[in-house]
Amino acid sequence: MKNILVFGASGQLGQCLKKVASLKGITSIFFPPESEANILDPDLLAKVFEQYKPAYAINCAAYTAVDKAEDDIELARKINKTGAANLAVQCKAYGAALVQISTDFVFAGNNPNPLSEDDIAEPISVYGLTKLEGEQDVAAILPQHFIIRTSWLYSEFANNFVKTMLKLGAERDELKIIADQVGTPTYAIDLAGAILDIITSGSENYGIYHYSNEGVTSWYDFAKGIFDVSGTKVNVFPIRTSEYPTKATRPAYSVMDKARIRNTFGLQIPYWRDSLIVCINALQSAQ
Ligand SMILES: NC(=O)C1=CN([C@@H]2O[C@H](COP(=O)(O)OP(=O)(O)OC[C@H]3O[C@@H](n4cnc5c(N)ncnc54)[C@H](OP(=O)(O)O)[C@@H]3O)[C@@H](O)[C@H]2O)C=CC1
Ligand SMILES: Cc1cn([C@H]2C[C@H](O)[C@@H](COP(=O)(O)OP(=O)(O)O[C@H]3O[C@@H](C)C(=O)[C@@H](O)[C@H]3O)O2)c(=O)[nH]c1=O
Repeated sequence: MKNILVFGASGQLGQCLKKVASLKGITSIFFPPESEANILDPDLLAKVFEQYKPAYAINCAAYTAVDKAEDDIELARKINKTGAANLAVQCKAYGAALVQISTDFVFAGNNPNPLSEDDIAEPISVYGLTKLEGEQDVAAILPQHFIIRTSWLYSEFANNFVKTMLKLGAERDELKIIADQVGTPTYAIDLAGAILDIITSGSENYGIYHYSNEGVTSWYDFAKGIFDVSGTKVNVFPIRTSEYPTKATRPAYSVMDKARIRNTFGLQIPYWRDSLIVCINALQSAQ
């Protein structure tokens, strides 16, 4: 098996890749820390590519603080665009393919139809814009790319909506959650499995792909699901986006059509609530 190099290894998806690679018995995968693999430092990147000579790089490194990015456009753009471009340049030099992770937030979300890879991306936030710029740079530099857009990632690792809800649910009697933003949660363990399956298949079907869990929900229904499955007693009230002001605007509808990734790689994608149960079991058995 050829070497795989993961960037952003200490983040949520990076940690999921580590767990899933170990479960699948993949040993030729490496997770250098940011001090040895900062995607903003081309010299450091050249060193780490020279050391591992990977056939694949997976870019999980990103600026993911959606509201903060509105006031921090320079750093968000550096990490999400320039960092991705730096990796593409190294991949080109070493003949490696790049798996670049992107987001449903590249879409405006004003059309209530499942989004295909060919739909026009018109981001409405700095985070979404800089992620789209990263996609475009990667595609322009390196034909051997898998750009995988995903949405609403959660897992037992790092910070995410599920962990926030479990924390708030334990602290408060009632919560108000937006019910008019619709999308699909993605268990980052499932995404990690899909990425590794694509790589180990040796497929050269490069391009843009959409991956989330199956089904459709709102943040409100997702929160209700989290409390149901975890047995948390808390009153949850649905609210409109206008009742929960945030610095960044989020897409109202960002359900993605996953036919391309399913058909190209023969993936079986779990339903979002089934994966939520797996994640909550993992969180509860770790307590
Ligand atoms: N989280 C979500 O809901 C979604 C995420 N995505 C995308 O999925 C991918 C993975 O996200 P996720 O794992 O959740 O994000 P995290 O924020 O958990 O992880 C991102 C990691 O990147 C690291 N990082 C930041 N800057 C650099 C750098 N210059 N060099 C190397 N590493 C760096 C961060 O380190 P530090 O913490 O030290 O800054 C962090 O560990 C990202 O591309 C994201 O845009 C897509 C849809 C939904
Ligand atoms: C905590 C909280 C959030 N919300 C809403 C705000 C927001 O619309 C929604 C989710 O909030 P969060 O801030 O957790 O999630 P957010 O950071 O917007 O999540 C996004 O992250 C980036 C990185 C992505 O790429 C996206 O796919 C998406 O996962 O829930 C409430 O309505 N009530 C609450 O008490």
